[in-house]
Amino acid sequence: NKKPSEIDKIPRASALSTMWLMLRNRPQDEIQDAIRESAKGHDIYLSKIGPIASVNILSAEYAKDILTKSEDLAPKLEYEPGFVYYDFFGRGLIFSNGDLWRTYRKLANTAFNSALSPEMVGETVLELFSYTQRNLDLPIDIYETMQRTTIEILGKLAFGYKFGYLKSNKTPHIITVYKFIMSIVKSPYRFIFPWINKLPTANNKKFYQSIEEFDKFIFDIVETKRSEIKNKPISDDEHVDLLTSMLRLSEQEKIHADTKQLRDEMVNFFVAGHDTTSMSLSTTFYYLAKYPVIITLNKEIQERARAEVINVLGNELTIPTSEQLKKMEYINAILKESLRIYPPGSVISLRSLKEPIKIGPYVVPKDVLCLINLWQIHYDPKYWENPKQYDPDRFLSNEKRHPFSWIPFSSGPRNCVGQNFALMEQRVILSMMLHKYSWTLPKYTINKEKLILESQFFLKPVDVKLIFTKRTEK
Ligand code: HEM
Repeated sequence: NKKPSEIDKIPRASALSTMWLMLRNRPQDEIQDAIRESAKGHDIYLSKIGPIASVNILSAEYAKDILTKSEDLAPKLEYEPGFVYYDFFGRGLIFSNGDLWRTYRKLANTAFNSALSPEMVGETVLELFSYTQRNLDLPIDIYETMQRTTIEILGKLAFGYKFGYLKSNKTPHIITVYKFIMSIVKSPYRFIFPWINKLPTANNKKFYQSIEEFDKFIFDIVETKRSEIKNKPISDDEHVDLLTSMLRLSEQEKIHADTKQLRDEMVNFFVAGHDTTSMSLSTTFYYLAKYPVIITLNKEIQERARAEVINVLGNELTIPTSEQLKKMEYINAILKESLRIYPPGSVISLRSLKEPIKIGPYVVPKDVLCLINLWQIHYDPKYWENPKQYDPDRFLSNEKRHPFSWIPFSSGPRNCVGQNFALMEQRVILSMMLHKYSWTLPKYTINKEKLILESQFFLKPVDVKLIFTKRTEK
């Protein structure tokens, strides 16, 4: 109750309309419009959602003030057992702090450097071709399709495991288990009313049983890898999965990497790595379908992108090399624009300040929670002309912008550890699909004007169907 005086200077905003829209499952853009309105022109405000009061940051300048602070000054809010985030993510990279975070972040940074290459992603795209071929000329759910693809890639990247998710239209049992867990973890109700998790309901029982089953699946993989690496010599140019790298590195550096901690890291990679990439790829496929060839306002995006790919790869489709990917400037601009218009994690996790921090003219006192809203930064007309328009060309101009005006991967010491991999992965998938197929929106679609999104802060599109056809050579 005893509030330090600095906090009284920070503008206040009611979160009631935001909460009301979230509970009514309204689309995320409506929720974000309500946030902007309740902020009444301020780029910082104090509000309360459920049990959590926080200072909300809506501008690049203020985001920089927090994100560039050392990880110990503005650490992540750590959730306790009984909160779904802790119960599934544990103390993996996303929510850990201090020495534990530093140790595993260092291992992960090095592991990503030797992680699997465009070749592995390309091989999965060949499986995606077979999947697309089976569903050719039919409306397919692009988010579902990208989930299949990115989960398959994540399995190989994180722990060298093939789910076979693109091999048929069925869902492997362990993925059904995982999806059920995530439906609970991502529910806004669980965040706003965390006591729900403690109720003896059938859903809660199924949730904890499912975690146990998923854990067993990962524990088995960790133990198998442990024994595998003992017998395998290391070669320098080898691309290996993250788990193998982390096990080897921890041995070299005499770090005791226990199985539970490695399980937490694998779950964190898995969760952080595929919903995000599925979302940004879905955005890209959607906009390329929306703007296929119409030559108005420079919007012939799909044809222009395809021409660039064919120019770089030639007429025979091969898996692009890193060198070839670097030459695809327009593809890169498209992917950046998709990440701007729909940043998959539209707000990033709460920071709990260990010292007072100056944010613009305000001093945010110690122990206050801060939340950075990437969506608002990405839509701010201060940095982006006509922000609601999808326009990849804005990334090809030399226009100077605030360095924190585009931060879909966050920034500073707690930025996304998978950023380079995610960008490479999307370039490979998009370029190979452009080479092989064309795609359009079906005649009747709820997404005609814009992508309809679910209400959750981790963006997810609703029922976005596209029709793929084999590309005809010109
Ligand atoms: C388009 C794809 C991706 C986007 C937009 C994205 C975005 C982000 C963002 C915004 C953060 C900061 C979260 C926060 O502070 O709350 C983050 C952190 C993280 N991301 Fe990603 N990510 C993507 C892909 C990946 C991939 C492919 C992986 C791993 C395979 C990954 C693993 C992680 C991890 C482990 C963290 C926590 C890092 C730390 O705190 O040290 N991400 N990501």
